[in-house]
Amino acid sequence: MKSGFVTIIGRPNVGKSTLINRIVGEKLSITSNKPQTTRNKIQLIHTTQEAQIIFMDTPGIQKPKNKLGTYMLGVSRETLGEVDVITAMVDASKKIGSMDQWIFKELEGFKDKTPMILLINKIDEISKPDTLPLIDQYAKLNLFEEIIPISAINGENIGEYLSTLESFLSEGPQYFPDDMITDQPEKFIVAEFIREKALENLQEEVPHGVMVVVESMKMRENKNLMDIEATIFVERKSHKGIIIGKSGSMLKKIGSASRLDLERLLDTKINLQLWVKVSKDWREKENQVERFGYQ
Ligand SMILES: Nc1nc2c(ncn2[C@@H]2O[C@H](COP(=O)(O)OP(=O)(O)OP(=O)(O)O)[C@@H](O)[C@H]2O)c(=O)[nH]1
Repeated sequence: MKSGFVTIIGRPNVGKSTLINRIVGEKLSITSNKPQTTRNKIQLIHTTQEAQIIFMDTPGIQKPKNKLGTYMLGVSRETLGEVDVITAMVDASKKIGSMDQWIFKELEGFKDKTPMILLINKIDEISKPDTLPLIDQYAKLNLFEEIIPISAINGENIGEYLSTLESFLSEGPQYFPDDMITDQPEKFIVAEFIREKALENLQEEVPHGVMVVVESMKMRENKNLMDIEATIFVERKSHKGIIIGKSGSMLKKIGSASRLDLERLLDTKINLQLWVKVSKDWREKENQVERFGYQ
């Protein structure tokens, strides 16, 4: 059997989570149309008869703006140094941007050390004849062993991507059992689901300072019912009001949307209790960053 670690990097919104979801066939990584929703080193495990591919998340390759940003960049660089294959992703419908340039510069350091694949995503948004010139353009960078145009949303060429990945992996142990698709603790995944619902419902009102911590998950004895308690942390007092909404309407909305998703994920009825707390400027505080589990 072949096995190895892989990471996918690309600017926010390029489609990394969509691809991971597509590969795993299950909604574990979260997607949203707002940038920077991926902050943890989530592992997704893809096992076939021939290979086991473990996907590591790079939380934020970008110029850091605060302590959390610096921390995330550190984690990402560390991940890049650990993996067997690096996958970079760009958006076919967008020009090469400064973020892409920044990523390519980061990747220069791994040239001739780690094989690199470039995925040109969202080819469903451009016309067929435009694909080849695009590939040529990226080939000129001289960074990538393979360049594959894909559509993460409709699955185009994802099989080809997986077999290319496999071809770069060496014989190795099967690290995880066949049916295991993530090593993240359940609580973390549940928290990510709730955060996704919060971001979906809040529009632009509350920027990215929303964090969810799951305090407890308990199955009731002899009943197909689980009690989950979670706290939504926000950075400002005013944000707390927005999340709670008029007579609690927003919190209710977030709660019931989360509950439905979680019931499907955990295959049980759920009683979800949500609290909202202000943790001022948590992104700026190193100890808070640790407390929220970024390590
Ligand atoms: N048309 C099209 N849209 C796509 C494709 N893949 C992803 N998208 C959309 O692009 C947006 C961003 O996708 P995500 O998968 O959340 O992007 P991401 O790179 O994980 O973003 P972050 O988590 O913010 O880093 C979503 O609205 C997706 O539906 C694709 O192949 N075609």
